Amino acid sequence: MRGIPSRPAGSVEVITGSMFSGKTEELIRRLKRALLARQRVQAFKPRIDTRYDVTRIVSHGATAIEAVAVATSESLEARVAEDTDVVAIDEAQFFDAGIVQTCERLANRGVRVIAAGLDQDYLGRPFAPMPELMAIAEEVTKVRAVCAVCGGTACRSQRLAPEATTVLVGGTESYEARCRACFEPRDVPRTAG
Ligand SMILES: Nc1ncnc2c1ncn2[C@@H]1O[C@H](COP(=O)(O)OP(=O)(O)O)[C@@H](O)[C@H]1O
Ligand SMILES: Cc1cn([C@H]2C[C@H](O)[C@@H](COP(=O)(O)O)O2)c(=O)[nH]c1=O
Ligand SMILES: [Zn+2]
Repeated sequence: MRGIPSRPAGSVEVITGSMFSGKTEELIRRLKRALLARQRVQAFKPRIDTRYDVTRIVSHGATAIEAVAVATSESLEARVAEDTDVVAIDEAQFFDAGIVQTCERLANRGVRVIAAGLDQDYLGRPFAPMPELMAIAEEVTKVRAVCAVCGGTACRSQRLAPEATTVLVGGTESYEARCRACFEPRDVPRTAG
């Protein structure tokens, strides 16, 4: 028979939804509570996302927490200290596929992993590696924004910029939150007139 584990079990929590839905704010809220509980926390973000700050995770509402920018899941995992209790990952959709196994390994060794990221891209397609992360997570929280067109509950990210690449880092100049009915999945925005 197996004995009682000496360390609490780790877990994976995913916070997901469209842009502006409060994913980063929720991530920061959970981290602040962990810090209040005197847990050892490490926060990471992908190096690609330097929109607001290089060394902090910053929400659209300007709340922020210290973070390390890393280029790959391998580099993230290598930086997690032996005694870390909580690992936070923002913009998880920008990481390589290895982030899923990284989260698994960290959780298996007792770490509470909290990953926030987009569930869908600008065309409404699942944004890898988020579907796999959601599949292995103990807990998935979907958060919602306010539709910029009708004021309803938004679940999609409408791209306003003409670029047709999946990755296009940006904020309100390039995207707005929209509900299913107001969302228009298209690569090139309609011209006026
Ligand atoms: N359409 C919108 N719906 C909801 N919040 C919005 C919207 N546009 C701007 N915001 C702001 O964005 C904040 C959420 O930012 P953030 O946590 O960074 O979201 P996410 O990480 O999901 O993009 C809200 O508290 C609000 O201040
Ligand atoms: C829909 C979509 C978004 N992005 C980018 C735009 C932003 O830089 C991030 C999302 O940030 P947020 O904290 O969730 O607001 O992702 C992208 O590259 N491709 C897309 O299809
Ligand atoms: Zn709408």
